[in-house]
Amino acid sequence: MSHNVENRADEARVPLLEIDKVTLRFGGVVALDNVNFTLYRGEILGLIGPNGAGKTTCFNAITGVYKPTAGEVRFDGQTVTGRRPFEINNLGIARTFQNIRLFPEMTALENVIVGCDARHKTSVAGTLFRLPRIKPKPHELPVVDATNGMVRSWQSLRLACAKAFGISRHTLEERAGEAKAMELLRFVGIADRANEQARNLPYGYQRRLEIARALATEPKLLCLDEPAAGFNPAEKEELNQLIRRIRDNGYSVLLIEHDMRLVMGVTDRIVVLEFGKKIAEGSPAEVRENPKVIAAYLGVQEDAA
Ligand SMILES: Nc1ncnc2c1ncn2[C@@H]1O[C@H](COP(=O)(O)OP(=O)(O)OP(=O)(O)O)[C@@H](O)[C@H]1O
Repeated sequence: MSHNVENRADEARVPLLEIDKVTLRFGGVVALDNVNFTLYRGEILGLIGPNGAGKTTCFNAITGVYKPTAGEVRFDGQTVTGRRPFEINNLGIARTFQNIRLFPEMTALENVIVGCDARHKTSVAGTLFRLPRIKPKPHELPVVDATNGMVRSWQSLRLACAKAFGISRHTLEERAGEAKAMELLRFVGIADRANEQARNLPYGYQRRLEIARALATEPKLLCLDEPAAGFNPAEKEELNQLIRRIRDNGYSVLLIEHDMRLVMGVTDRIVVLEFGKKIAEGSPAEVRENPKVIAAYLGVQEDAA
């Protein structure tokens, strides 16, 4: 029994993201100053600090938006410093933004399908010519379910063609992408408005849609930048549950969030930045009691911190 517990503790300590002596300067501003921390696989790690502490800059250094002036970012054992954002996304890091960035004219489902498309393997030529064709598995065959005679005949013809000539890999990927996107909308709790344009969705739905789209790229690490901004207490509680479910489904999470109640309630560990420097790291209870952290937030209301 104790052996198992030890094993689990060891597993929990496999590094996934390593921020190694990272410094990032903007002219005279040192946004990150020799910052070190590690996120372990399966962990929900909070990144907090007063306004301007360097949290978003840290996300940008991790996701390839900015290249650190010095130091290294490693992900899953590989150096990612200097790689471009899409390469880093391909390695398994996805993010959401402080200011929601959806495709407003597309439906919720289409926004997530875009994320799924990033994982498609078909080449442009393959897409245009619908080649190569693959013998479909029984569950991939077109359904014949119409009662209208004309439509039923058309469905039967499609089924016969799929059986005789196969289905293009592109079509199969499209269908799988749509099914996966729908599943993700269900997972974040907004499937009831899958076919509405993103810009018409309520704010809370848009925030959750961003999370679904990020998950569609099949990341190992999900970076959430202030996901609870503008949420009421009930929505924050739902978000807390969602972040836990995301972790329970095998993802690791890096969370920037100003709402202390949410951060303290959902994270396993917290890293605290102030003026670009790491001033504390530990469990929520440790961080809450840390005099440096208390001083950093002194005089600043929790919600506005
Ligand atoms: N592109 C940039 N050019 C110049 N300075 C920048 C740039 N981006 C960030 N900074 C500066 O770097 C510092 C850290 O900013 P950053 O946005 O990372 O802080 P933050 O902790 O995310 O703050 P907030 O909680 O307000 O979002 C600030 O002094 C900011 O003005």
